[in-house]
Amino acid sequence: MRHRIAAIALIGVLAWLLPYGLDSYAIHVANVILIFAILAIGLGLCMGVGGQVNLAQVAFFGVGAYTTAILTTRAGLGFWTSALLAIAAVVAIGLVVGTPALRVQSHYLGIVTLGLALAFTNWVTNATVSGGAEGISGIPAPTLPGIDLSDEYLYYYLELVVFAVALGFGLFVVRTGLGRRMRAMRDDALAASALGAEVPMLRMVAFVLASVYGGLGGVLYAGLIRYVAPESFGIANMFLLLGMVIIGGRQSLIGCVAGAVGLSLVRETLVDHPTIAQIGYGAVVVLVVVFAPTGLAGLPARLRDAITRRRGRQGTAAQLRPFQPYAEAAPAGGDDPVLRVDTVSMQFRGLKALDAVSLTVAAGEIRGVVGPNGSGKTTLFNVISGLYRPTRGRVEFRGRDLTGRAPYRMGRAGMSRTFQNLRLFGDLTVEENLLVALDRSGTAQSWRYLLRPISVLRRDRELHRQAREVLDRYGLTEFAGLAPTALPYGIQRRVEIARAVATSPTLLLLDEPAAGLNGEEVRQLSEIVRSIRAGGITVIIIEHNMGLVMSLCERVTVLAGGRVIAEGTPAEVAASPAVVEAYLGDSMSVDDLPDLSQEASR
Ligand SMILES: Nc1ncnc2c1ncn2[C@@H]1O[C@H](COP(=O)(O)OP(=O)(O)OP(=O)(O)O)[C@@H](O)[C@H]1O
Repeated sequence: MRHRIAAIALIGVLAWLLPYGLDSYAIHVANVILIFAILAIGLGLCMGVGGQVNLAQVAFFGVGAYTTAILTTRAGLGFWTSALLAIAAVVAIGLVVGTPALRVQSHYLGIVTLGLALAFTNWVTNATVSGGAEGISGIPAPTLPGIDLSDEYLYYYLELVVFAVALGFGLFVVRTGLGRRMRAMRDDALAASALGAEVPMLRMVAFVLASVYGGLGGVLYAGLIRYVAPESFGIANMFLLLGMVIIGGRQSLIGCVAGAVGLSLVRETLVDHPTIAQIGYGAVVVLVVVFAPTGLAGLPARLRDAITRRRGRQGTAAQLRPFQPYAEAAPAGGDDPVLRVDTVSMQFRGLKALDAVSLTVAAGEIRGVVGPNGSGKTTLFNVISGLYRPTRGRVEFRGRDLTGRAPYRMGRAGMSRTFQNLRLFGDLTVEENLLVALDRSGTAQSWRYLLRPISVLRRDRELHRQAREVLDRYGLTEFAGLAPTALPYGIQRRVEIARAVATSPTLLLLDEPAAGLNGEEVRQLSEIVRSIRAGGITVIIIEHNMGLVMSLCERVTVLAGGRVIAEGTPAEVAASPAVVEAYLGDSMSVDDLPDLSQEASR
């Protein structure tokens, strides 16, 4: 920490002293670089941190610059008033550009945002108010009492302060709850949503952040150059900006800044050879995407990961500790059923995956859901947790009809789940995976980042304390700082359960939690699930491991061909002719049958 503060102080002093060593042309270049660095941070937040492809950053830049130009020259407003209105305008545009992200993602989103950026350049080239192709000149220099900001040396200090605040704020977002949820969304939107992260809102936040940084860059640009024209906000600059972020490292804001500085300097060097420069940027971007997808800033982390993985293969020093049981608590939800699934059907084109399935789960129960492969068990979980809207029927959770609500709403209502094929956030550490689950603050509370940063920091410290408790309880403390994907499968399964329980749910859905576990791990799993229930959480568990189901569950629901064919105690279900027949029809599971009756009679 002390080293870090010393390094930041040193960089600050060097940046402050920089103008003393620069001639008037070089200081102009430095001023332009700072603007590009601010734009790159915004793009990094949206694309790198939030995973939202945004090819409209240059349009945000343009809206900021043009609004300032129009308001100062045409409406006669002061520079700072115009600047504030420009930021407001660009946030409004950010919300518009972000709206398609609610429906489309990845390259489709790229095409839509690029289309909107092109529409912007088209408009400014043709509109009278924006001065057409000639643009707008005569923008007044901003004024500050006693400081002549038309002097580029002094303007540098204005930009430096704005840049430092912008970078500091960006890092603050990335390293606390909001940024963690954005990174989780980038990694796996579905898993983030199941943990209660409001994905649609987070996508909008990503675009609003990008637009604010774009707007700031635009305002500073208008004040620096005092002339705006369409070509500054065109496609060539968008790709330059994209190159900066990709080469520097889109997931690291410092990387984005380094990319902006590096590529701007290269551009200056190659200013007389624009064609070579364009081909060069393209080639470098392709090379980086192929060989170092996390950019230059990501290289140290990749190296560290590779070493950890290697050590993991040879056996890391980190050890799994025993699980510490929860204190007993009355089941949340009272006497009423926690979950009521009422005649739910789910049709996929010609296939009826669920056919009028009904089940009621009482508070404090551990319910087993079994059935041959393809009988609809996971589909049932997907319907209950809001991933699918059922074709027919109702899902009532704690007395409220929540049929077809978005997964994050289910998550926030008190439902949590694990996935058959593990969906841990691979780019987050084990501790960060837990922190995403522990953080129940709504995205609508993001204004706190601006107005109450100290309370955000305090809350984050409290979340870290809770995360350490969860790590300790699940015996995972020594894995806290590791990437979950580097861990043995059994430990990953335990992390996923710890993460699901960290949301403090009323109902926990476990989808084949014993898959891939060895005998001892299954025994530990059984102990953990029992303790979770004793701690007051109702559990529904899908399992193929009949031993586990029979020993753990009070009641079992059996599905076959999307229908409930039996329900009752393990002994009743095992004795049901319909169940025997269903399992005989499933060649994979015939061997389970002797097991089934033996386990049930224990
Ligand atoms: N999104 C989807 N689109 C089309 N068909 C689907 C979809 N999801 C599931 N299905 C189909 O629905 C049926 C039930 O699948 P589901 O995954 O729910 O079964 P399961 O009982 O969980 O099986 P397993 O034990 O193998 O995990 C299968 O035939 C499957 O192919």
